[in-house]
Amino acid sequence: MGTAEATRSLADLNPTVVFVLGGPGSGKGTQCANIVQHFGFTHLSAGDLLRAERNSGSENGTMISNMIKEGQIVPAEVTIKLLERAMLESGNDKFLIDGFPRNEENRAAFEAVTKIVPSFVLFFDCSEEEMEMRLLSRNQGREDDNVETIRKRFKVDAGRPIEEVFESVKGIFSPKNEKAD
Ligand SMILES: Nc1ncnc2c1ncn2[C@@H]1O[C@H](COP(=O)(O)OP(=O)(O)O)[C@@H](O)[C@H]1O
Ligand SMILES: O=c1ccn([C@@H]2O[C@H](COP(=O)(O)OP(=O)(O)O)[C@@H](O)[C@H]2O)c(=O)[nH]1
Ligand SMILES: [Mg+2]
Repeated sequence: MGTAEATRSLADLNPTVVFVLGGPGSGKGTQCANIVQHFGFTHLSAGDLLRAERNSGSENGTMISNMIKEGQIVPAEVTIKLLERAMLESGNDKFLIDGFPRNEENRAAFEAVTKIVPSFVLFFDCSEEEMEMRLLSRNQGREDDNVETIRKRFKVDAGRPIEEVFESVKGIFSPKNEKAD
C-alpha cells in the first residue's frame, strides 16, 4: 500500500494516538506493555519497527543499522511509513507510539503526512545515571546498549567548549535540525 493510500485509510480511522517519550532506558517499552494490558492500546515502538525493517533486508537496512549504531535519528519519512503500515495492519484504533517523534522534524512530518493530532504526550523523566545503568543490563542483545552509543544518545553534552555546546543547542532550535549559519 502506498503512503497516500495508507494516509487516506488512517484519516478515515481517526485513531487515538499517544506519544510515549523519554530518554533511552527511561522505561517507555516497559510501561507501554503495562498500558496495553490495562487499556487495550496497540504498542508501536518506532525503534522495534526500524530494527525489524533493518532485519528484513530492505533497501534501507544498512542506513538504518548505521543510524542506530551511532544513536542518530532515521529520516522521518522512513519511520512514518513503518508506523502507518503497523497502524493499518493492527486492526485497532488506539495506539501508543513509543520513541517517536525524536525531534521537531519528526513531529511536524508525522502530523503533515498522517493528519493525526496526538491526544497527549506521556514523558518519562529519569536521570541519566539510572538510564545508563538500566541500558547496560537490558540484555536484549542490542548493539546500541553500550557505553559509547548510550552517551551519544544522551541529549546535549555541556562539558565541552562554548562553541561546541552551541552547535548542539542550535540543532535543537532550528527547524529540520539544519545548521543555522
Ligand atoms: N522503573 C524501573 N525500574 C528499574 N528498571 C526498569 C524500570 N523500567 C524499566 N526498567 C528496565 O530498564 C531497561 C530499559 O527499559 P525499556 O522499557 O527498554 O526502556 P526504553 O524503551 O525507554 O529504552 C529494561 O531492562 C527494563 O526492564
Ligand atoms: O523514531 C525513531 C525511533 C528510533 N530511532 C533509532 O532507533 C534507536 C533506538 O530507539 P529505541 O526507541 O528502540 O530505543 P530505546 O529508547 O527504547 O532505548 C535510536 O537511538 C535511533 O537511532 C530513530 O531513528 N527514530
Ligand atoms: Mg524502547
